[in-house]
Amino acid sequence: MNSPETQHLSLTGRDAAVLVLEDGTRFEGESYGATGTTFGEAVFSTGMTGYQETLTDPSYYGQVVVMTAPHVGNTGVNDEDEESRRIWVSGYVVRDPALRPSNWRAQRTLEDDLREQGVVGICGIDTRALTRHLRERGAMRVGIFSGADAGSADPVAQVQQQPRMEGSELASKVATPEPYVVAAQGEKRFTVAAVDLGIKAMTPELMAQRGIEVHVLPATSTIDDVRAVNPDGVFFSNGPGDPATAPQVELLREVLRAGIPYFGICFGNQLLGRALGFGTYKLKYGHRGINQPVLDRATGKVEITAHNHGFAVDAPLAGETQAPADAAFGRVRVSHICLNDDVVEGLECLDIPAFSVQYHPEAAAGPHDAAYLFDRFVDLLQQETNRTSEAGKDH
Ligand SMILES: NC(=O)CC[C@H](N)C(=O)O
Repeated sequence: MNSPETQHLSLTGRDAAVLVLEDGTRFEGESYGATGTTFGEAVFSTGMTGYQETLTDPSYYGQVVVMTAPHVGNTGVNDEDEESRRIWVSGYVVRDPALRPSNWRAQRTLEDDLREQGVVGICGIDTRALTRHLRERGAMRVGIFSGADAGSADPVAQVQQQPRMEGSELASKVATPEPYVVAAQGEKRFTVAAVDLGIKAMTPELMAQRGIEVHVLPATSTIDDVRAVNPDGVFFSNGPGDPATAPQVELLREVLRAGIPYFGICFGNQLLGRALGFGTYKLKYGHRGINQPVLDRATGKVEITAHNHGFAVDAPLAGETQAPADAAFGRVRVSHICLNDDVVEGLECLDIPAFSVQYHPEAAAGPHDAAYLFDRFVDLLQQETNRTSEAGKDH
């Protein structure tokens, strides 16, 4: 129940809620989803559709997602569009929640899921003003306090006590504790060890559709665990947190030294960058949405792509570079860049079979312009298989 100080006049009968940023900025609104207190890094997503895929993407762990689309929840939620077994965002911020979903696939309302899973949100605030603030000042820590907590003492200090995204190791908190296998569809052509750093269901699905048997392995896997599945290739997934904290970089170096073909998405791109010896850095406010233009520098084609990243690889854009970490890794080039800000969106090794992208070819809510990258991975696996069987014949 609301205490008299937090009494909030609401036409919708919702409890009061307040959103407080670490710089002291406050937005007063109404409770959405679960009621209580939550903290995280405030980030904004510009996707007009695909909220269910966003909410269930483990890469959003530790983040409070502000939707720039003003009206959210219109199509409800269903059992098919989940990217993982639960909602991972720490908090959810929307301008105007749909009062009633209307879609033939809807099984529940979005708010029911948020409530059931204890996700604290806020609605009825000016999300455009909040987004502009984050764009000017950068992503920052935030708290949402609702219901009885709306009058919480010293909320700014509480927000400032929370850990920052920079320096946070979060992949181990979302990855599967046990390995599992996603069977190839149709004839099995290849086996891939996919290291789960926060994998989305659509990734093994798109590999399985191409005849790949996917062994999804925990984030703590060693090179022996990887070798145990006798893979034709290794994949590192997307995932939350700061890539500078990821211990899996060492595992990746061993994979690269062994010459096993590698494909990485998002976190998996940042870890390839780090394994090769480049740095990663935090973007001011990141890329999150489903309409980001990316240039494939080899073909000159522009793809409209889905993004969700707050960090990026710091690699030279011009020409080819010798991998700084190890001469054995050979030459690398930046294969893709974001046309909005020239951020590195893909890496390609020229002397070892490895490549990765910072964006999401598996994007379940679309667009699907980048799905060809899964075919490129299959081609790499095939080339490597041909090469080793040719080499075998020489002996
Ligand atoms: N989707 C991802 O894999 C995100 C990678 C990393 N956590 C980032 O924010 O940049």
